[in-house]
Amino acid sequence: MSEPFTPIHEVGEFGLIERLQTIVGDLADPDLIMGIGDDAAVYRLPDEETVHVITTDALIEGVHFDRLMTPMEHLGYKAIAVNVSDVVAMNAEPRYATITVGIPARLSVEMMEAFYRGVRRACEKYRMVLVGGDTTAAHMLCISVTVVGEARMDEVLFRRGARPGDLLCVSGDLGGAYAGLKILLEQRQALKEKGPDYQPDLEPFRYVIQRQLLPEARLDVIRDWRARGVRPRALIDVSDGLASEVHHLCRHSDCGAIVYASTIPVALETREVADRFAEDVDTYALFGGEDYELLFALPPEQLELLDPTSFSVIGEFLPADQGVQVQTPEGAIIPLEPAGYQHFRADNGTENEPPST
Ligand SMILES: Nc1ncnc2c1ncn2[C@@H]1O[C@H](COP(=O)(O)OP(=O)(O)OP(=O)(O)O)[C@@H](O)[C@H]1O
Ligand SMILES: Cc1ncc(C[n+]2csc(CCOP(=O)(O)O)c2C)c(N)n1
Ligand SMILES: [Mg+2]
Repeated sequence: MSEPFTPIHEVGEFGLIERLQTIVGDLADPDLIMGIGDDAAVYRLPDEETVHVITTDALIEGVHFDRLMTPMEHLGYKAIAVNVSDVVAMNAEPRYATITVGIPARLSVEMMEAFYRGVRRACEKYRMVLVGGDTTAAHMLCISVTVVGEARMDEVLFRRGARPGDLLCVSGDLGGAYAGLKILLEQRQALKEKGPDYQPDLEPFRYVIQRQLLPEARLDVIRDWRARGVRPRALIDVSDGLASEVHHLCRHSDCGAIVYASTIPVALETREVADRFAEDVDTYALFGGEDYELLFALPPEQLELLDPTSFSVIGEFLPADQGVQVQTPEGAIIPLEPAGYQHFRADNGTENEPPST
């Protein structure tokens, strides 16, 4: 009998993680509060009042970025920011980072120095320290960052905890990073077709390109909550796309939810890109990913504590039997697919087009 061979696209990223988790998931530790399953793991310190959170996230050439379109300094900044975002998604402050780089031969010392200038800028911005890493040769540029953060035991927030009646809220605006990616891919194609003398005018797309290449972790948002005494009941960051993250919150909280598509905050610049490609901007906002905004469950009585310009109410949590729904701008209520960016696809395509609403 030959060994079973299940292609990874058959189970997908989350299915694979579940299969692997069953092999190691029963390794127990009395100080562990959250293991595999949230934006970061959480463990108790001996003082019993403080917890540490720890998270790791990779950026791989050809999967997370295109070297042609990505300045090295931006890449260094993004590698730190996306990890800080997972720490922030536990309502914790980032403290220390390590970084592993797998470097192909065609990169120079100067390119890696530029990358590290970006790393440094992000560490300064988020007030954290780079304390180590590892360096190896690789066939493609591979970056993996680990960040340790800190929170008070009674302040840490999880994907679980939302209750029916809580408001579904999001910081900032959505769909911009996907719009930026669309423009960058379009310009890469134009460069290929028209040759190296082609001079693209990217000025009108500055905002969306920045959303893609230089995302910020919303540390400012959780600090503002602390200053105002706001305490959401559940929290996640938007890395794979709004729809996918709403499903995570609902599954972990044993809730359903409804998202009102017309209330999802979208920047004018993002709308203009969707128009340029004759595509539906709600699709960008629901399924685009990489916006690194915070999605949270807010008890309605806390609404008045927040600055109304700093977030949007985009839906409501419901009892679990209602499932996860979206009300389209035309008013129809339909199931919201948990679609978002998919790492493993049967067709092995490099483009990851979201479904249409
Ligand atoms: N190969 C793996 N082995 C063990 N745990 C894993 C592995 N891959 C992911 N996980 C864990 O699974 C959970 C979900 O991971 P996922 O990457 O979806 O979350 P995330 O870090 O918030 O997302 P993103 O990578 O988009 O930032 C996390 O707790 C993560 O640590
Ligand atoms: C060249 C190129 N192709 C595709 C994308 C889009 N993309 C890659 S990973 C990801 C989700 C988050 O990943 P993870 O869950 O691993 O953190 C998204 C939306 C990109 N940015 N660049
Ligand atoms: Mg996350």
